[in-house]
Formats: sequence, structure tokens, C-alpha cells
Amino acid sequence: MATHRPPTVSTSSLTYTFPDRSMGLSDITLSLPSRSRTLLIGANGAGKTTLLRLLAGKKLAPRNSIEIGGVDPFTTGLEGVTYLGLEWVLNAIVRIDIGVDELLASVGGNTYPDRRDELVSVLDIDTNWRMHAVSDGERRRVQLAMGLIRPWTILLLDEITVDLDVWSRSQFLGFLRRETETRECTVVYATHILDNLAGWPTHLVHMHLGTVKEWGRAEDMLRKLEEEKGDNKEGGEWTGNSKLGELVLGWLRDDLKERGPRSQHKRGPEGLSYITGGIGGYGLESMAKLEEER
Ligand SMILES: Nc1ncnc2c1ncn2[C@@H]1O[C@H](COP(=O)(O)OP(=O)(O)OP(=O)(O)O)[C@@H](O)[C@H]1O
Repeated sequence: MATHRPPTVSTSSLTYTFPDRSMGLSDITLSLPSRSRTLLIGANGAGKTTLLRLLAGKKLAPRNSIEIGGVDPFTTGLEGVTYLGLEWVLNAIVRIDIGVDELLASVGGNTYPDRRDELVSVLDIDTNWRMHAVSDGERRRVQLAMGLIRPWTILLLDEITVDLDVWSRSQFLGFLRRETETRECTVVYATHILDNLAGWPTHLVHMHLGTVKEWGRAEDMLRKLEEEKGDNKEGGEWTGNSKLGELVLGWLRDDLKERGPRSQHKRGPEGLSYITGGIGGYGLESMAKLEEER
């Protein structure tokens, strides 16, 4: 990506079909501005990972359906785009007997010493750790630092903060917010964990069965919810969640109602749901497929 172009993320009628001809994504049009922090929200299997992998250039999208920083990622290099997802988490290097300093140096720590030191502090990393002898959450913190040291312009984040304790995650989210506030960069983050996210996203994208049901500025969507619910008089009760939690809970509840029992659904080649008579174990199935594709 040319460095002078603002790091925008846009898709235009993006449709993606998996190699087995089942529908992955259908007619997705999005336009996320530079410096935005977008949350991708949707139930398991909604298509968040598929979308992120397409944006990251891990899968081939139809021509002219994706623009990253104003250019087609498949005809132009994806310099500056960092994708942190499952494959990256499973990288074996972070389990061997190697020191944190050495590991961070191997991914540019000495070229960007200020960023390295900030990340070590934000993620509360002990640089004396040996990677074969740390906890899952400690390992994840080092991995995040590794992934973020280079000053990316677009960060595509599939949920990888599950092992972080609440404090570390809030520090991490604060770091991402500062990044977008102090330089030209953009974050798209798929997550199910809404803790500490109130007030964090600038944009929300609601995905369901491979489509985007709605998207827009977080502020506008939350205001709309408030107007609909009023002061708890009409339109349902507040549950005690944050407004963001409330909005997402409502979305997923409606999606579940609309979809019906999981065992009866499979998306066909035309993107239409059809009854299969019982495909179970979707999570494992999609893991196996991801492994196959790698
Ligand atoms: N290689 C593949 N071939 C066919 N179908 C696939 C493949 N990979 C994923 N799928 C299916 O596509 C759908 C979307 O999967 P995806 O991983 O994008 O969902 P997700 O929103 O990221 O879910 P989660 O919240 O569980 O991570 C799922 O129903 C999944 O089974």
C-alpha cells in the first residue's frame, strides 16, 4: 500500500464462495475511514473471520470488491497491513526456549525501540521471561507485542485477547485507541468480548450468516437504540449491560430467532440458507476447513 494514502478499508458488493461452493460472504459493502476503530460483531459462524482473511489478502476476493488504502490488495502489495488471527496465535516459535528480548528483536524491536518499550510496559511484559516457561496469558501478551511493534497502518484483529486478564486487555485496547488518535491508522477487530469496549469503537458492523445486516458509526447506532428503548418504558428493558452490550445482545437474539436451530442450517452456493437435516459440530468443521486452506 502506498504510504501516502489514508488507510481506509472498503468493500463493494463483496461476495465470496468457499472452495466447496458454499457461500462465505454475500454482497458486503462497507466503507471504514482512516483512524476508525471498527468492531465486527456476529454470532459464531457469522463470517467475521472470513471477511478479515479476505481483507488481509489470505483469500482471493473477486476483482474490485476490496480496497485497502484505496488500492486493490491483490494487485498491489499489502505493506502496512497486519493481520493477527488464529494462524498467527498457533505459531510454534512462541513456545520454544527463547528469551523475550531476542524474540522482540527478531520482529523489529531494535528498529522501533520506543514502540517496543511502550508495548512491554502496556502489556506488562517481563523481558526476562523464557517463552517455554510462561503462562498462556503471558505468552499471548508477548505475541501481541510482537505483532504490534512494526507501525502498521491497518490492523485486522481476529479475537486474540481471550487469554488476557481484564487489566491487560483494557491496557491493550487503550494502546490501540492511542494509536488511531496519534497517527494515520485503522483497526478492524472481531470480538465477542465486550468488556472495556464501551466508548471504544467508532464504527460497528453487524454480521449474520455471511451478510452485513447493518453497519455505521457506533455513536449513531447506540443513539438509535436509546431512542427505541426510551427510559425503560417502551421497547424492552435495560439488562444492566453497557449500551454496547445491550445493542449486541439484541442483535444476536434477533439473529438466533431468524436463523432457527443451528443443526438445520447450511448456506448453499447462492447464499440462501437451506435445510440439511442435521449438520452438527460447526465449530470443529470450520477449524478443519481453515487448516485445510492454510
Ligand atoms: N473453508 C471453508 N469452507 C466452507 N465453509 C467454511 C470454510 N471456512 C469457514 N466456513 C464456514 O463459514 C461460516 C463463517 O465462518 P467464519 O469463521 O468466518 O465465522 P466467524 O464469524 O468468524 O465465527 P466465530 O465467531 O465462531 O469465529 C461458518 O459457517 C463456517 O463453517
